[in-house]
Amino acid sequence: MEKIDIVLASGSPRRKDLMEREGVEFTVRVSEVDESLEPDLLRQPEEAAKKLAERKARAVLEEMLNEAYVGTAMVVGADTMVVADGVIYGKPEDEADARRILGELSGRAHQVITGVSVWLAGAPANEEDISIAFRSFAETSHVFFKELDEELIDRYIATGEPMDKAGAYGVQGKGGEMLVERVAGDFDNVVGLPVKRLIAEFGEFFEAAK
Ligand SMILES: Cc1cn([C@H]2C[C@H](O)[C@@H](COP(=O)(O)OP(=O)(O)OP(=O)(O)O)O2)c(=O)[nH]c1=O
Repeated sequence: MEKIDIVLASGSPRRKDLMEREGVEFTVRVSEVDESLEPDLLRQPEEAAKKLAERKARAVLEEMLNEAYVGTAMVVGADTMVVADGVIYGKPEDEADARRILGELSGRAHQVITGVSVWLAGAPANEEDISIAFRSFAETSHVFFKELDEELIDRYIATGEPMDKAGAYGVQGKGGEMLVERVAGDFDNVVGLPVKRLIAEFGEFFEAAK
């Protein structure tokens, strides 16, 4: 197989760390996408997570092809969402929103769903022969929260952790243990990327990137 250029279509430092930890060689490229969801997708979180991951990867691939990229590329997009009783929680809008979300997650179990979308493109020098294929999957983990009182929520918000994270918390970061009782399923998936499954499903491409 030809050498493959792996591109992580994500601005998340956590996803970058997870890929690096597995020894993958890749570059990062981020493109703005519309993260709003059609009403029917709001009721299907796995589909929604896959859809947003697809948008992210596709937007980056399109930019590359517009810049006349030549080669074989694998573009990986991901989107992580927290879901409790069918309600999707994204990133908090502000501290008050973070306080509300953490209050709602207190003492309960929720799902963390990461949609992953992998786009493969073969772009030879003759640009008429570009081939594109993609495949997406969603991985679900379960997170059990402790009972959180207001004082603890305030202390947690003061760590600054919630603002850039789905569900207003980071299981891995400072203070994650203040909130989380246990995780069932893939821990990396909660952090933002089920990297072992990604590599297992696309092993030959990761090999070809070396
Ligand atoms: C639940 C949870 C989420 N997160 C993070 C993972 C993601 O970075 C973020 C969810 O937002 P996403 O929209 O999935 O990703 P992002 O905006 O950070 O990056 P990009 O769109 O460029 O790919 O929340 C944690 O770090 N720890 C956690 O425990």
